[in-house]
Amino acid sequence: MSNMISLENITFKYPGTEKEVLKNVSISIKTGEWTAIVGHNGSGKSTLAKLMNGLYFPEQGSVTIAGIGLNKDTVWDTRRHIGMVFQNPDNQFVGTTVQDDVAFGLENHGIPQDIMVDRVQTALKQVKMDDFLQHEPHHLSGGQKQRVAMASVLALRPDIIILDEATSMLDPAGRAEVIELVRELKRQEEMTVLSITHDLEEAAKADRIIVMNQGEVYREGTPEEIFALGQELVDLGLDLPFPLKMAHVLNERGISLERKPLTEEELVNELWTSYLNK
Ligand SMILES: Nc1ncnc2c1ncn2[C@@H]1O[C@H](COP(=O)(O)OP(=O)(O)OP(=O)(O)O)[C@@H](O)[C@H]1O
Repeated sequence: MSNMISLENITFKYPGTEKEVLKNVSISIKTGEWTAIVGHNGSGKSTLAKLMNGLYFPEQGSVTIAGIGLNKDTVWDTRRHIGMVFQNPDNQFVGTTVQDDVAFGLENHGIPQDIMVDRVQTALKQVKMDDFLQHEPHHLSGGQKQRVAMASVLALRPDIIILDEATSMLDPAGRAEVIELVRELKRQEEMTVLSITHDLEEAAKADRIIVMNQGEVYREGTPEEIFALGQELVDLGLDLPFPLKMAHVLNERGISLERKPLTEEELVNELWTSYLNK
């Protein structure tokens, strides 16, 4: 698999400041992979997304998106490969109906009317919001709003979706909706997904996790490898997924599970097979 995103030896300070907010960071993200970047507040996660999207350029190191070296001359080319979904769904709407909203980005890209209609419908079908074409975005639930925001991004057919804390304002049901959608999109479309998140339960669903700490890559690995760090993650200011915390409490009370569960489903299975079923 080739790399869709590659950051090499990035060191970065915001203009006019002295603090190095990223220190010699190298990250490679493979085509079709779902990577979660986690880390405490201020560890540099959103800054990484801003550098990938060419909002800032690093003074040292290089960023390559879909094989294109990112610089001031190529920024519009590289941006065509990336769709961004942000934290607050309400800040992302421009249209008065769901349909208009998804069409807006396409209009901006000069997509002809007949292709546009088809793309809007396909994208809303992908996120299972095709029954809401004429609805006003502001009257939707949080999870539905984020799904429409994702349809607006998908309609532009990017290779990469970056979710920057996209589930953090949602209730558990909305969060689950969005995560399930990401999983489905990845499966059907071979999309490369990068989710920047505080939520380790969301990160547990990714193929790979990168842990950032104070502007540096602290560790990267599969969810199993990362969660095996246990207390180290807590010391970095991260909150372990509920099923792991539950397993820990059960262990203290003499109920030890054979495998560490990362999802509620795994926790239930683990309890069933390694304890209740004995
Ligand atoms: N526009 C800016 N100008 C100056 N410093 C900034 C700016 N944006 C962020 N920073 C600083 O850069 C560092 C990294 O911030 P960043 O937003 O990338 O962290 P983060 O891990 O995404 O945090 P959070 O989870 O709170 O969003 C922090 O020290 C922050 O104060």
